[in-house]
Amino acid sequence: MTVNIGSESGSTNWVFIGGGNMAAALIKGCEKKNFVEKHNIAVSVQTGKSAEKWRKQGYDNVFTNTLEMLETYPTAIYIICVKPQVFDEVVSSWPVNSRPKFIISVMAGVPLKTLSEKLPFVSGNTTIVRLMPNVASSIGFSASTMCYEKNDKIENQEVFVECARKFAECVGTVELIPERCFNPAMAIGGSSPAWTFMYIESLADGAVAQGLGRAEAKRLAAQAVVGAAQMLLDSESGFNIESQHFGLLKDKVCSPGGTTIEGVRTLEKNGFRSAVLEAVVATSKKADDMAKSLSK
Ligand SMILES: NC(=O)C1=CN([C@@H]2O[C@H](COP(=O)(O)OP(=O)(O)OC[C@H]3O[C@@H](n4cnc5c(N)ncnc54)[C@H](OP(=O)(O)O)[C@@H]3O)[C@@H](O)[C@H]2O)C=CC1
Ligand SMILES: O=C(O)[C@@H]1CCC=N1
Repeated sequence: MTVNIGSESGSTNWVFIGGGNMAAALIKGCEKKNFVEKHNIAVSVQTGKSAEKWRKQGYDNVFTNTLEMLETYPTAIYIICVKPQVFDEVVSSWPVNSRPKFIISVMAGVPLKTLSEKLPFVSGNTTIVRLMPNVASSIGFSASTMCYEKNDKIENQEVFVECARKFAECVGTVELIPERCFNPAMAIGGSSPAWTFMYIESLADGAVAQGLGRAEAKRLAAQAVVGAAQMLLDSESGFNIESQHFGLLKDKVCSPGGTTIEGVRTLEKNGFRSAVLEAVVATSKKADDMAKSLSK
């Protein structure tokens, strides 16, 4: 069995419930790689204003009524892209006779168990994949994670999981992980871009405080972060991410008695590492709490 994905099929088959930041980033990234075309996509949003925005960008299959969209595309791949707080509303918009084969949820803090329990119309023959992409999906640089519950009783489950993986790879990298690790992975893969933007902004502010022009400071700061991350990922740098410690590269930058080590000293004094580590823990715990309150 094959799943007709994206532009391979002439029909609309990627149905996004929620058309905000994350849906827009995923769709943009997939279109960039010719994985889907506009006519393969349907989107539902809450407000007429958002619907108009999508239509102006050339999407015809735009709905402000999720029930109507799901009834129009009963056999599509559904991607749930609403806020977790809105999930119950989406559940109430699900057609009673719907028997989807494949659902992808990008919602933070909504476990697989809750998804299958809250979607009562979904049959035991539905593959549900949790995917946690990030905003860089729009340019093909997401660091995504995905998980699902293996169930041999579900027909062609491996085909749908492979389809989810291809979708995720289209917008960046993807790690298949057990669900018990999903929330800490979400903190890094999904949330950390926000903190990285803050870090880059702070770098630029520091240089501006010392007299560098804002535009140069912003470009330099962003490029310095890209270069550093690339050195960790690209073994051409001589660094092996599997076996070596990040401190090796840090030490190469810190000349004895030099300038950088003064910055390291200041960061350590101000709790830099601890602040980042605690941000990851707090974010992961927040997702744990959301999962608990949703299951009540
Ligand atoms: N933002 C990010 O970087 C990431 C987000 N996520 C996850 O993605 C999900 C969406 O987040 P994000 O895109 O940022 O949120 P947004 O607020 O940008 O988008 C939410 C969308 O849902 C729509 N909506 C609200 N109610 C309904 C409804 N009943 N039926 C259909 N659509 C509805 C909204 O419509 P309208 O536009 O009309 O208001 C909006 O388009 C969240 O669950 C989040 O955890 C995951 C990874 C990263
Ligand atoms: O802030 C959030 O809840 C979502 C999940 C990951 C990134 N944004």
